[in-house]
Amino acid sequence: MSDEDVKYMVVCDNLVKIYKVADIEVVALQGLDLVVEKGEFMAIIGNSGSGKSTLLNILGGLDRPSAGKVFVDGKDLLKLTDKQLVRYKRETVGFVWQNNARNLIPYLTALENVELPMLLTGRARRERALELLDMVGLSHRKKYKLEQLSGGEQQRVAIAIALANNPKLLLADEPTGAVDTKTASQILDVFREVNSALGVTIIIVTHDRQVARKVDRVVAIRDGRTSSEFIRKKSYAEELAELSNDIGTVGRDTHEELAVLDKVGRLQIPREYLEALGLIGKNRVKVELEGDRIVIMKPDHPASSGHSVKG
Ligand SMILES: Nc1ncnc2c1ncn2[C@@H]1O[C@H](COP(=O)(O)OP(=O)(O)OP(=O)(O)O)[C@@H](O)[C@H]1O
Repeated sequence: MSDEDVKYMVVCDNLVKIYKVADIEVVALQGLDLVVEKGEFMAIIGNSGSGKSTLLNILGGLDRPSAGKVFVDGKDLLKLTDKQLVRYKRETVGFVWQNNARNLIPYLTALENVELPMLLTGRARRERALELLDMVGLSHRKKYKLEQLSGGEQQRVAIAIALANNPKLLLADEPTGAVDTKTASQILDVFREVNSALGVTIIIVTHDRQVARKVDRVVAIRDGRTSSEFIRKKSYAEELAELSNDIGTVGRDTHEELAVLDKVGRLQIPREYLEALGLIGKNRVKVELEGDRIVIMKPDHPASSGHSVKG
């Protein structure tokens, strides 16, 4: 274990997950690298099938990787025994799912649902459960059951439940997938609030690029690898001063897009750029160093004046 593995909340290095179905192998993650700082509030985006849920399941200890390295809060997930993994799931991570039937037990009240995970660890329950419901703005709904709560309220309760055991890492799978834009915005505000109040690291997985504006960093996954990152240019507080309540889309105005360069110097060039230069389907490009730029051109380009990537 290196210092880096302990310093960060998440370190994935060349992570590979292969599913075997009958005789066919599906490579869901193919050498994914990811580092998440402690206390970060970030999102992972990618199209359907890009490997988002696979990554989330591995980080949550629900699935084991096939190869590579994955550390969460200094724990080497490949080395945990089944018993240690059960403890890891109970104490280190919390989950918020898109499907609320997976988050909440229908015949219990909101308060009882939040108390339930604490039963297992035997901690003082009532007071903390009330505190958490208050934090997500739902004290007034503590006696309501699942069917009496709106979709947005159910998600808030789900956040409180996920926080019940004081996890270091909160994982959310499409938490705004089933609600309208305004409710989605409010749910993301709750995540931000718990991130700053409790310092819990939050990773939201989504295919919704609209989520991006509310988080500080977005990592895009393509074909089981990280492809690019969007990093907030201004602080969220500065932006709030300028923004309406609309969550908008991730854009060049709020986030800077960076392509990911892996350890051996490989770069994933955004598909739009490849399309613009007619490079889709080509397996070679011309690469030249031009002052402080690396210029990428069609193989048959006559001059060194193609589209460029800052070096
Ligand atoms: N249990 C499994 N058995 C076989 N193949 C699987 C399994 N789970 C995922 N896959 C495959 O792995 C790849 C990545 O799937 P994954 O669910 O991680 O993608 P995703 O980005 O979360 O997609 P979505 O947004 O649609 O949920 C897909 O090709 C998928 O078919």
